[in-house]
Amino acid sequence: MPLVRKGVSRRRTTLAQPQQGGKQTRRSNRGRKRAAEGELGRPRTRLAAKRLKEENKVQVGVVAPTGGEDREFNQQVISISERGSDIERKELVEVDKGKEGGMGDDSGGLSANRAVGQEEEGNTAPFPERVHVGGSPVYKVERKLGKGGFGQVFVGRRVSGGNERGTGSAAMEVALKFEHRNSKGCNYGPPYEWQVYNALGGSHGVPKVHYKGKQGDYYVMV
Ligand SMILES: Nc1ncnc2c1ncn2[C@@H]1O[C@H](COP(=O)(O)OP(=O)(O)OP(=O)(O)O)[C@@H](O)[C@H]1O
Repeated sequence: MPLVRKGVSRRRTTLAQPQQGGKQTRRSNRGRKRAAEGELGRPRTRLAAKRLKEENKVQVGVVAPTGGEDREFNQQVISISERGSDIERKELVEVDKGKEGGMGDDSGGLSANRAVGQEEEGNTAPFPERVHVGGSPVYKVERKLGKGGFGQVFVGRRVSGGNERGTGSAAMEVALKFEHRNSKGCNYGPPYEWQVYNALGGSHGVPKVHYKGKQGDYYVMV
């Protein structure tokens, strides 16, 4: 009899062991998962994500946008509250519409990020279709390359003479910079930039000015 009991007891032990082992493995897996979540700083399961969301202390949300579409800046109220405390503050922030939307135009130049109002004020004069300044060849004014704080730059294509291999002042394609005579850069006559290009033009990274002069309402650099 005692032997039989021993046997039964031994068998029970043998059957119970894998079950217990299985549970332990599952528990330790869960533990490992939690540890990994902590290390990586991001939830690995939906439940963990939910738990993390509940545990989040600070919530930031846009409450209501104000301000018209045609304004230079959009105002937004940002609500910042702390869970577990009564602290809640609302901050009025101004979002620069230009920065929000990326480039101010499709020029690709960084100066195009500037607000349009900063550009040559009061300038409504149309750009000439052809340019001929300071003894230059005649150039046809083509697509716009970009705009800066004072002027706008277009591609100029030589109308007559020259060939595709021409470089420098003989180039078939040039950049034409127009600056309106009423521009704030022309308060005292031709743009001050002209003097700068005279001194630095052609150095590494600085365009060389081949011709310059006034045509109609514009100071033009080729
Ligand atoms: N020689 C050039 N070749 C090609 N693109 C040009 C040339 N010069 C100017 N551009 C383009 O036109 C844009 C306006 O040039 P612009 O010289 O008017 O202004 P800026 O130098 O960018 O700024 P700022 O108004 O402060 O001088 C430039 O950002 C660039 O995209």
